[in-house]
Amino acid sequence: MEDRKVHTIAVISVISLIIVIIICRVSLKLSKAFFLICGASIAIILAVFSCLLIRQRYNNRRKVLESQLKSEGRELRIEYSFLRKIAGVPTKFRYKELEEATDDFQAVIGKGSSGSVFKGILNDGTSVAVKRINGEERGEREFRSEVSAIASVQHVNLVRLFGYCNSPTPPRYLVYEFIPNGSLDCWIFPMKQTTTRTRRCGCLPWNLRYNVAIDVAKALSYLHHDCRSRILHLDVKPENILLDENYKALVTDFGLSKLVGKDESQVMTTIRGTRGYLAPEWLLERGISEKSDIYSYGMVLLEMIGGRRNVSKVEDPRDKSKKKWEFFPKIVNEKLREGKLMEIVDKRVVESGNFDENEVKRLVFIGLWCIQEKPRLRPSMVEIVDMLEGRVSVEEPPGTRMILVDMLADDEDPTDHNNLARLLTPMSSNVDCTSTYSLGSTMSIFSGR
Ligand SMILES: Nc1ncnc2c1ncn2[C@@H]1O[C@H](COP(=O)(O)OP(=O)(O)OP(=O)(O)O)[C@@H](O)[C@H]1O
Repeated sequence: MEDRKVHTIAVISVISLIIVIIICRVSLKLSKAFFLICGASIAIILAVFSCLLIRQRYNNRRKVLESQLKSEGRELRIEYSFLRKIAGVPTKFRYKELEEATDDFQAVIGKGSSGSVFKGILNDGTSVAVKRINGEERGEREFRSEVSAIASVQHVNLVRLFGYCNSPTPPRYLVYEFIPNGSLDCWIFPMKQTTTRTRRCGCLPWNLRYNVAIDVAKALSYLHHDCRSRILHLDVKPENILLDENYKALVTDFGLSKLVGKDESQVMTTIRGTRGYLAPEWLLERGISEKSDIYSYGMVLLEMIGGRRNVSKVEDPRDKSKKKWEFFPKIVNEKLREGKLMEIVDKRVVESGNFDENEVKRLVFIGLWCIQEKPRLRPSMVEIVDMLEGRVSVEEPPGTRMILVDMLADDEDPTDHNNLARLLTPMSSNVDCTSTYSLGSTMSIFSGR
């Protein structure tokens, strides 16, 4: 385009020069003035030519530089995103990017107590799960430091956190890798007839349940023992264990996790987490440690074996109009003592016939060791991995009082806060605990599911 312009101007200039020379030749003959006009015209045309040539060169050069910069910029961006992926540095996403990735937050894949989770696809085609956190709980700086600490832990059985989107006011967003088979609860608990199926689910066969137990134990063992600072997850439950396309388990949701110095044996923190998985020492405000995660893990093991929730409300056989709490670990304990352990295995697994009685027994033993009321009796995650993989034998666990049963024995409505306070107070005296409960701090035990 530019070339053609220069060409046209040159042609026009030469033609005008010829016309001027002809006119001058006719009117001025070969006088001095004729030669002067000819000279001036040639000089003007040469000047115009030179200007055009210089401009054209300058434009061409600029274009080359621009395209070079563009491709270098693109390469740098690709390089940067590649480096970020290997280094595990969390990306700060713009809200607009997340809005586009999730198609304006259309596809909800799950809901938790702190917000909803949406499926999305990033510009480079990566599938992500975007968690929208509504609460005011954490300040911006705390949120950032937590995100960077979590993003730096890497293990094959931990869900990767790609990044976050932060603003001074909620909601804030966490961007995780998308795990296609959803959470474990959908694969071990039978779905209610009334529940609309928006997520993939089914009955997980025994061998995969056993593998899940190993995967989760390895993830927690890494967090407890192999990170720079010890990380307590503090919300281990089936909803926070995701299954990939090969049913490999990945632990997620570090929203409640706590970083603990290697030399700290116990930490005090406000009660968070989910009913049914909280260790007694947490409920009793005696300080928590990695053994609190082990308690929750044991609870998950028992739920995987039984295919049912540990804490559930069932019809009272004495009065069918009433409902009463049932604590599955207590039933497991009784069946073990009666020598009828296979009766507690998920009926669907039993019907399939594909399960190993020795593995069931081992898993039950480990589960019951994990939920011992005294934290020091619970095994460490390293020991659990060894037991699961058969390197260490597991002894029969001692009976445990299961003080949680005391809490659940009453026919209480867990959403009734007055009843809740009453429910907790006698338990404190039961277990000879001097600490008192503040209703505010115990509320979250009963939030969640
Ligand atoms: N990375 C992910 N890939 C696929 N599905 C996910 C992912 N993260 C979460 N989900 C789905 O979203 C659901 C809700 O997750 P979320 O972490 O918000 O809540 P929760 O763990 O169930 O509850 P809470 O936050 O109260 O502990 C999960 O149970 C799971 O089914």
